[in-house]
Amino acid sequence: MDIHSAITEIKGVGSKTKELFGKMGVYTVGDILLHFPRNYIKYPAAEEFQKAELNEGEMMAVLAQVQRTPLVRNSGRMPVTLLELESEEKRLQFIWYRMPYIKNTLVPGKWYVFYGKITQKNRQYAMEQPEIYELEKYKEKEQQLLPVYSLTSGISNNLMSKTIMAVLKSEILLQDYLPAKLKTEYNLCEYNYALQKIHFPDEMEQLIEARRRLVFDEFFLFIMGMQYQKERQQKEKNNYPFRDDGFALELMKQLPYELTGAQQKTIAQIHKDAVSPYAMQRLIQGDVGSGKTIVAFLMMAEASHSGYQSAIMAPTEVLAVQHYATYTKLCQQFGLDIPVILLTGSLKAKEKREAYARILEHPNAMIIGTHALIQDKAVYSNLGLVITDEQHRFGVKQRDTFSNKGSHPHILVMSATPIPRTLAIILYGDMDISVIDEVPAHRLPIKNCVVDTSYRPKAYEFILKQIKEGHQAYIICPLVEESENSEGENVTDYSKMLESQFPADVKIAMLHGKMKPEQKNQIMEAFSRNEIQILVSTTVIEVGVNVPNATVMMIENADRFGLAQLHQLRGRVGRGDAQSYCIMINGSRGKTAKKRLEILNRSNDGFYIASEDLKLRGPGDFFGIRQSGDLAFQLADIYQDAEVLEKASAAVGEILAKDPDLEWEEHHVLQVRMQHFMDEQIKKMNL
Ligand SMILES: Nc1ncnc2c1ncn2[C@@H]1O[C@H](COP(=O)(O)OP(=O)(O)OP(=O)(O)O)[C@@H](O)[C@H]1O
Repeated sequence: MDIHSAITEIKGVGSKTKELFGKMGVYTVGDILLHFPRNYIKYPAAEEFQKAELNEGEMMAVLAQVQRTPLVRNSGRMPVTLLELESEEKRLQFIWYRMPYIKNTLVPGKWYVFYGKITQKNRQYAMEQPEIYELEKYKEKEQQLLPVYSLTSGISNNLMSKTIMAVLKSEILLQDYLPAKLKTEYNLCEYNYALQKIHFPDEMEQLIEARRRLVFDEFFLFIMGMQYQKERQQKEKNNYPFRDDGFALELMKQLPYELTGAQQKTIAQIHKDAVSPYAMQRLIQGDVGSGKTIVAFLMMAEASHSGYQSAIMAPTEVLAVQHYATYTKLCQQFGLDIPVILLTGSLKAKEKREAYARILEHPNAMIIGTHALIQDKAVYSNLGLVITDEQHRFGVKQRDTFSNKGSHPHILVMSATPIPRTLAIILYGDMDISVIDEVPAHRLPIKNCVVDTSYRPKAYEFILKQIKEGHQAYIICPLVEESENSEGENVTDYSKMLESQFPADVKIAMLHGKMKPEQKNQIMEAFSRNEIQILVSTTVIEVGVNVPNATVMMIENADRFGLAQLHQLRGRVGRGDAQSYCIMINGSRGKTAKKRLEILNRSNDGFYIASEDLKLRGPGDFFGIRQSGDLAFQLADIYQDAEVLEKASAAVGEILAKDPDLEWEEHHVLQVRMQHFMDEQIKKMNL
């Protein structure tokens, strides 16, 4: 028997059990070894029945002397075995279904330990299907950590444990694929030892040690796989080489402002990718307002200049329309004769047909849209560059669908979610990463304050003053309309209420997700032309909206939003030259809410806020779909095990730096194991 053997080779596993294991994805001996417990229980110390206090719902081990032979009754066709214990003040009944042989197992006069859950049956304490032990045997178990597995109907925890125990006892040794030196350096136990102890630890320390090794392995293999694959993926031929004649540099000179050093560096990196022999796969991380749009525009202009189509997919209609307006204006400013095409879901049928036709017709067009860009009807000609905006809102699969619209086009992913580097490697390890970590120099940092609701009149006064100076304001409420289930301000009532607070010439409008796209766009356009001075909105404006003339962001019920989200909202102001302000209204009296908002109050730095948010909420919430869907680690948790993650990442770096193709003799097993791991990951992603 080895790890590839069918599960039926294990003693006691017949064809019926094999089928049941199959339901859990367990087919081979190796599979069952890697079916790790989901929890552990400790068998409690046995308590003598006379002295024991019985608590409903508790798992107990009751030590008692059996007085008489148990009774077997027939309930319908089912034999039910009953045994009763009695003391002066309590009674306990043991019940076994379909196990009439118990009657002969229990010898009157002997002591036994009965282990199970205390329940109430007919107003009397009972224990159903308790396990039975002789006292000495139970003593061996007492206080031991026992594995609890995920199961399927027909496979008991006991059967699962026994089967795994049988494999571990047969001593098939799995080859440890980590080089010995690395294990010493990172203080990791042996692989076989870890497998033994993750299933059957004698004590807590062993479990921790085993888990640490296996978590390390999960991270290590994942990162190594990503990096290894990346090396190969980059070798995908560049089918759309950009012209290398300094076109973007020329355009840059004509901009009314100078690009920041970080923007220039990023543009240079993208350009270098696009003229290299290989197709680009790059992630651009930039904090809110760091100027990602102009970078995207310049690269799309370069694509057109080189004779290719490019497309950018925005997460919302509002944003797509805004990009379309920006791009059209920029093309005019630069005197570029490039077709700019908008394709969104809300276009009328005729407009859509026209857009499809124009996309086919113009092999150098810039195409801007939403999810509509990846639908079957959108057929491109010569698509050389694909940009997805705000990656965390799209799944990896959509990105793939998009890039399959061309023949290995260059891929750029824009993200405004600043994340720590180790996490970026995990989430985007298959891409190169550029970071725009600088905001335009002349910009004044946003002034923040966290206040309670009594501050509102002052806030309105302040907003009016700003409006008189020619500026505009956003007010964010968490709800669209009054709701029975949820407390908090709503945009509908709030905007009505505001009208009584401001002079009639201050135009107030509302914006929320339940409005028709067309209506939303009209309001956003009016706001960007300063025909509306106060926009009362839900978080629909959170992503990417750019109206540099707005200088006040007031957030009602700020305590109800995540830090990363608040940072995004605040990023809607401070985008121009004027001083901007963020007023966070804390509707909660709780200490935690105050602590969280204080983080934003003292910092405008997205990276800092993101890492604090991560600490408070965990990465599951933070990354949304990407985290929950694609990276199914069995044991590892990227937040809890952040320290191991960092070590694993360092270890991968160390090995690949010396042996990038894993060709060394000592890395052979590792290479095989990693390949296997990646195949499994791909299978999981395609499920
Ligand atoms: N180097 C620069 N100097 C001055 N202004 C700039 C510079 N780069 C961009 N801007 C301006 O800054 C504003 C914000 O830029 P942009 O919309 O590209 O931000 P972003 O990175 O997409 O941010 P967000 O993620 O918040 O949408 C825009 O009005 C843009 O014209």
